[in-house]
Amino acid sequence: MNEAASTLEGWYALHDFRSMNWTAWKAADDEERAVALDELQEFWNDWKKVEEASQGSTVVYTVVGQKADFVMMHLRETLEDLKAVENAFNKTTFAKYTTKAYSYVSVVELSNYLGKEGEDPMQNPEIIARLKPVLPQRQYICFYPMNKKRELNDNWYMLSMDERRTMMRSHGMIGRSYAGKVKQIITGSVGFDDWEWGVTLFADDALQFKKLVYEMRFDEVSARYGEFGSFYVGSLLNESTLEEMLKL
Ligand code: VOV
Repeated sequence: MNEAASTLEGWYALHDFRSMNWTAWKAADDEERAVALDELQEFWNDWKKVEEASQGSTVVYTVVGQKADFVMMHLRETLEDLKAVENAFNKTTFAKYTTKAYSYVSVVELSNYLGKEGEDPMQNPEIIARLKPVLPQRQYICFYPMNKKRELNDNWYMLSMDERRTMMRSHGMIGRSYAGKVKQIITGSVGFDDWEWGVTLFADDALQFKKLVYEMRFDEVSARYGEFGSFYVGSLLNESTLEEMLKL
């Protein structure tokens, strides 16, 4: 039997994609819109408090194209905390001007493919920071879910640990050449959602997503074993850029 990679898990993740119901937003009067925005502001402040208390992290980005209008990415300590933040948003006045577009549930994951022998990873502050990260406020986000293939000739799960480690090393080397340009957060979703991993990338230059993902397509682990879902790309929203987006 082949050996499963051991994994470390950190915060749970919810990518909550919403579309604007522009017809309803435009039909609301100024006061209704102001109430909705005030509540949203309060909600945003609550997220900041969670981050300050190191109990999670949240970022909000637009989504370009018709798949959604914006995404809230939440990291929290438990699935219950994620559900609570999702419910809290749904109860806001602002939520009634939005529709649900897509969601993805996963947990921040690190595998031991490239870990150091004999080291207890949970004693390493760098590892802890990667498992419970403050989400970066880079200008752009790219999210997509993916699987590793389980086909007769190309079955990732039938490979030996050594074969997988060799390929992951090559993957890591490509990734590292984007250090400073692209920050990745890999979340595992086996048993949680429809794909095996969520890939969330952050960059200040959106073209770096294209370059990185393209380069990885030639690397064996992606070329042979990668299967990909829909891609979502957009730019950072803060309270003022969100207001700008909603201004009529
Ligand atoms: C910014 C770039 C970047 C960097 C530095 C990087 C490095 C690394 C390392 C060192 C490791 C292994 C240890 C760990 O940390 O878990 C991984 C792990 C993983 N990766 Fe990665 N990856 C990147 C980027 C990166 C991208 C763009 C993708 C999507 C692939 C593509 O073709 O579109 C990806 C996927 C993954 C996945 C699904 C896993 C888990 C695989 C598993 O079987 O467990 N990843 N990744």
